Amino acid sequence: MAWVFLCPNSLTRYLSACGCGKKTVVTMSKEFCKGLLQSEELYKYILETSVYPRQPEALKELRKITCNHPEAVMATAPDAGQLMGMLLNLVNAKKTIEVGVFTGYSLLLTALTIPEDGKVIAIDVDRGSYEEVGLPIINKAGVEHKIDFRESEALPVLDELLSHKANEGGFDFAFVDADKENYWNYHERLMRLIKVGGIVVYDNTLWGGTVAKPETSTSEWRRGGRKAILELNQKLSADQRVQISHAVLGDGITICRRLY
Ligand SMILES: C[S@@+](CC[C@H](N)C(=O)[O-])C[C@H]1O[C@@H](n2cnc3c(N)ncnc32)[C@H](O)[C@@H]1O
Repeated sequence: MAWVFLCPNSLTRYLSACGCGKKTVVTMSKEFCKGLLQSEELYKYILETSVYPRQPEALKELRKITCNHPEAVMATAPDAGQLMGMLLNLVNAKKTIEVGVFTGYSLLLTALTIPEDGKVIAIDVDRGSYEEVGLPIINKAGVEHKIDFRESEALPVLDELLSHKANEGGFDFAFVDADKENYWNYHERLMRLIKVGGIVVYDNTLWGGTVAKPETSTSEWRRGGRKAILELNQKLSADQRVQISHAVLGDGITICRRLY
């Protein structure tokens, strides 16, 4: 989940539909209007100078339609998506995993980036937004054949994949953008599914900047996610299996490269 500058309609409302199942409408604080940067203008500058001009048409269309969705703010931020595309290319990703699809911004980006015979296993507990919003655009872009969508809780799907020995180290890349409380559980499984040298990216690892603020100054509805992200960040920092980079893009992403 990340605030996306493109959606002025969503400016005054922020939905905590971050994957926990609760959908609480709250007033969005100013910090979300500019990502995590110093100013709104600076974020706008980055998007308009470096991101939008290079964004594929299909992604632009999906972003535009997603803006009308009441939970539009959940879509992966375009600047974070741009880096994700580069990482996919850098590891020549062919087989990938996506945890948390929503309307499919990061999924479409992945499907557009991997080769014709590539495959992304995309997992979401609810296929509604994907089917209604994302799928028609994905079909139009001609990349649906690369997507293996699984409507399910993510943990059982990852465990099922791990029940086949051939899947161990069988994936090049994973993107995790779902229920924060399970990120570490996903990490433990992905450390077996992703090959050595492969990459796992976690979204929302700065959690609206609340990770560096006292709990008391964090809105109640964000506290559970904050706690989970704080724990995750500590564990990733100590995890010798991965090289990490904590990047200030979107709502914060942590890039992990499996070392052994
Ligand atoms: C922040 S959105 C994903 C946004 C997406 N990456 C994009 O670019 O549009 C989180 C998604 O995770 C899904 N989700 C939440 N908990 C989940 C779980 N335990 N297993 C699988 N999917 C889950 C939600 O249904 C929601 O669609």
